[in-house]
Amino acid sequence: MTKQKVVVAEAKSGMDTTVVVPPALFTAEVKKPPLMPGGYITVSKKKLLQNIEINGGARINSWVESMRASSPTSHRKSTQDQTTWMDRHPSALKMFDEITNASKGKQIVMFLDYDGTLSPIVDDPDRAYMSDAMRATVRKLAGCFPTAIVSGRCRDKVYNFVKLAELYYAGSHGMDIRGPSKGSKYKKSAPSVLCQPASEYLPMIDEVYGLLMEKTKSTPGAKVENNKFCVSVHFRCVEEKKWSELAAQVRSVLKDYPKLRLTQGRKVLEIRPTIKWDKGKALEFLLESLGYANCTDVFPIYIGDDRTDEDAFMVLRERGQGFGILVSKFPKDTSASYSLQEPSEVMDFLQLLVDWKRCSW
Ligand SMILES: O=P(O)(O)OC[C@H]1O[C@H](O[C@H]2O[C@H](CO)[C@@H](O)[C@H](O)[C@H]2O)[C@H](O)[C@@H](O)[C@@H]1O
Repeated sequence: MTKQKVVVAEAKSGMDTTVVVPPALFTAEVKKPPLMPGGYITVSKKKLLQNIEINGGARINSWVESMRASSPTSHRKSTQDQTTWMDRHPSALKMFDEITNASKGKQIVMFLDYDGTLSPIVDDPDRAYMSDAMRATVRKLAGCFPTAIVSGRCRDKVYNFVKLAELYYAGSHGMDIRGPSKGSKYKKSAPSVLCQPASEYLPMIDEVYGLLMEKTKSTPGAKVENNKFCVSVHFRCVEEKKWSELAAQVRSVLKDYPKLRLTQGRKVLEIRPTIKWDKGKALEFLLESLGYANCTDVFPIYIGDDRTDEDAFMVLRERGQGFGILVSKFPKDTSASYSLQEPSEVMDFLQLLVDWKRCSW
């Protein structure tokens, strides 16, 4: 297989690192978009590991290495690293005035990831509830700005957690987009499916879901979730010594499906179509649907905690509009400009936005 040399910026040291990657791994184009306030570009080797090669040369070891990279112990950094990272990605709460000043005269559009952003991460994906207080805050937010939930989960499932009909929902990592089903200031017509770019993959995803359920049932703690246009294989509750076994099981299924690719989130392997569609594309699609495709006076804010949210952060940098906020307690490579530590801080930030908007009416 032909190898390709890519020079990427190393976030921690500021030095350039040369990484040799097979083209199959390198599905994301590495670009350096303009700098945003408070941020800097941090595309690294880890970004490249986001897409894990299914066929060809990648060994199970590299899968497990990537699985470990999403484990909290690997985020432990020195206080110095933490301080440097916070200088580069300051708290969106502390920088609230700077953020709202930058948005003056522009239409804010809100994009919110679900797991780890609106709801705390828990062991059981079926019990990842958001609090009533968070729901009330998001409801008020949607009364002030067009608001979309962008999730890796199946759209119906994320809707059942959020339960707010006035929002846009982009499920399956943006591959299933639907407008508000009830009175939103921004959309009054009947609900409609706006975009399902991977519909032809439905039978294949169902088939792979069944095979993965069967194959992984011998691994204690593994959980397979059907997210309609993609499948999640959770390893949060799998003992680390069993991770390579699980990786081998997943690979043994996926090797027969060249039209599917594997990405990774927080203790989860995500299987999805190879189409060039992700949360970044969903963000662009939604801006277009809202009539802001070529506007200079739009200010999108995307809040997310996961590697899959990086596609959306990157789109904002490339557009030079709005900014991304990464939800994380630990320094992580990111294209987001600002940070928030956890969902409770997300709620505080959203409430500040609501109060600010109401004061300016
Ligand atoms: O894009 P998101 O809304 O963040 O969805 C990404 C995945 O989220 C869920 O898994 C994550 O949250 C679970 C509940 O807290 C946690 O147990 C798991 O370890 C996390 O990866 C969801 O279950 C997945 O299907 C989504 O792909």
